[in-house]
Amino acid sequence: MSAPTRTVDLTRVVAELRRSLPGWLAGRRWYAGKQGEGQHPPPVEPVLADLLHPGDPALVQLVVRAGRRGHEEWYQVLVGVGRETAGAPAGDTLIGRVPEPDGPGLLLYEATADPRLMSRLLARLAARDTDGQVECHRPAGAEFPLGLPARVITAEQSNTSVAFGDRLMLKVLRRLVPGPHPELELLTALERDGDVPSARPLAWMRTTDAFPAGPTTLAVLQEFVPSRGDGWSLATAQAAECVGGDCASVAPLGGFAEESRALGRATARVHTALARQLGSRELGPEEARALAAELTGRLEQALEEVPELLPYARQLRTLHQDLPELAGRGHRPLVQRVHGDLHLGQVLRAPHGWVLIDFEGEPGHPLEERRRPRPAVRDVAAMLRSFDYAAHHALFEVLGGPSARRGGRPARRAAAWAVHNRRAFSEGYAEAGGADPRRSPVLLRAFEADKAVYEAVYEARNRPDWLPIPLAAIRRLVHERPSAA
Ligand SMILES: Nc1ncnc2c1ncn2[C@@H]1O[C@H](COP(=O)(O)OP(=O)(O)O)[C@@H](O)[C@H]1O
Ligand SMILES: O=P(O)(O)O[C@H]1O[C@H](CO)[C@@H](O[C@H]2O[C@H](CO)[C@@H](O)[C@H](O)[C@H]2O)[C@H](O)[C@H]1O
Repeated sequence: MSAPTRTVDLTRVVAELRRSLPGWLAGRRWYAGKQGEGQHPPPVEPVLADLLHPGDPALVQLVVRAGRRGHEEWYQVLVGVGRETAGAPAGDTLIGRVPEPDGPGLLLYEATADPRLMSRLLARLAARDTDGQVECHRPAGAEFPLGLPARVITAEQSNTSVAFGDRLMLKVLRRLVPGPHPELELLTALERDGDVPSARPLAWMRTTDAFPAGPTTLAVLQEFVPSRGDGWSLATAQAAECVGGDCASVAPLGGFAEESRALGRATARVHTALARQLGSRELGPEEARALAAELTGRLEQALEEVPELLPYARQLRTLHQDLPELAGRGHRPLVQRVHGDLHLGQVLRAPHGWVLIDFEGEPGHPLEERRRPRPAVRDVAAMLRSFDYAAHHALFEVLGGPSARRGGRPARRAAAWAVHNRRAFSEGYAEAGGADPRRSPVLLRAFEADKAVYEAVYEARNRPDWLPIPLAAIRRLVHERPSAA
C-alpha cells in the first residue's frame, strides 16, 4: 500500500462519525434501526473502527451498534476520508466533515461510491490481509484480477454491491449478523457440488473472534454473472406486453412460459445440489408443530403491524393447522437448506440459462430461522408469489398506477399470465427432479400465505402503494382450494 502523506487521526474521524452517522443512517434503505423509534435520530455506538487504508483518500471500516442492550443491531459503514480539495462527493454519499486548523478539512463519505477505495478493498481480499480486527479469506485456487474498474450497483438493496468490470461482484453487508453467513455457506456448498447455476464465491472478509458479538461476515466477493437482465425486468416487460393486449401475437399468453419453465428447472437443480451437499431429512412431527407455531407467530406479529390483514386473520390461522397432521402421515415432507428469499429479482438470465443469486434469506428474519432446513416447496411458493407480483406490476403499468380502477380485460389477461407462468415454473421444477409442488398443496398454500403475509409487512413499510398485491393473494389463498398454480 502507498505510504500516507499525512496520517488520518482516527479518533477525530470516529468522533465526527458518532455525531453525524445517526442522521445519515436514518436515510439508508438498508438501515432498519427500529429500536430507535421515538428518539430521532437513533443513537449508534462505534464498536469497530479500522483504518484499512491510510492514504488520501483513506478508508475506514466502521461497525456500529444500534439499539438498546439485548436488542442490538450491528451495521457496517465503509467510510472514505478525503481532503476537501479532492472534490466533494455527490449528494447523500456525504456523511460528515472534520475541520482542520492548518488546512482544508476532511470529508467523510460513503466509500462504496469511490472506485479507488473499492480497488484497495479488493486488493486486501486478494492479499488475505489479516491486520487489525478484520480477517480476509481467499480459498486456495480462487484467483481474481485486480485493476478492473469498480462501480456501485444502484438497485435498491438490503446490502451494497460493487461490480469490478464484468468479472467480480463484491457484496458489502450492511446489517451484520454474527454467525455463519447463509450466502457464503450456500454458495460454497453449490460450488463444491459442481454443475449448478450459481456464482462461485472467491473471497470474504469477517471480524476476528475478538469482535464482541462473535465472528461476523462483513463482505463476500463472488463471480460476476453476465446476463441479459434479472427475472423481474424480463418478466415484467413481457407481462406488460401481454396485459396491454399483445398476448396472441407471441406464444400462448405471451411467450415467457419457456423461461419460467427453465427457471423451474434451475431452481430444482439448486435444491438437489443443496440437499446432496448439506443433507435432507424428513420433517418430524415435533418440527412440524414448531413450523406451524413459527408461521402463526409471524402472522400474529404482522397482524399487529398491518391492520389491512385483520379481515383474513382467522382463515390465515387455519392454513397452519394442517401442517402437524401432514408430518404425521406416511409421506413426510423432506426438509433441507433452501434459498430462503427466492423471487424474480434474485435470478439472472445468463447466456447459458438462469442463475440464482442472493442466498442470504429474508433479511428481516433471525439468522437461526434463515439457516433452518425447510421443505424446498417454500422457495417454490416464494417464486410463485413473484409471478403474481410481475402480473400485477404489468397491470399497474397498463392501467397507469396501483390506484387505478382494476377489472376488465387487462386484469383478466394479467391473471391468466400469472396462472400460466406459475404453472410452467412448477412443471419445469418437477421435470428437473424436484418434488412436484402440486403434490404438496397444503404446504404450498401455507408457505404462499406466509410469504404474502411477509410481503404485506414489507410493502406496508417500504411501498404502501403495493400493499394491494399481497392482500389480493391472501384473499385468493384463503378462499381457494389448495392447488399449485
Ligand atoms: N454474482 C452476480 N453477478 C452479477 N450481478 C449480480 C451478482 N450478484 C448480485 N448481482 C446484482 O446486484 C443486485 C443486488 O444483489 P443481491 O445479492 O440481490 O443484493 P441484496 O442482498 O442487497 O438484495 C442484483 O439484483 C443483481 O442485479
Ligand atoms: O431486498 P431483497 O431482494 O432481499 O428482498 C426484499 O425486497 C423485495 C423487493 O425488492 C421483496 O420482494 C417482493 O417484491 C418483488 C418485486 O419488487 C417480487 O418479485 C417478490 O415476489 C416480492 O416478494 C422481498 O420480499 C424482500 O425480502
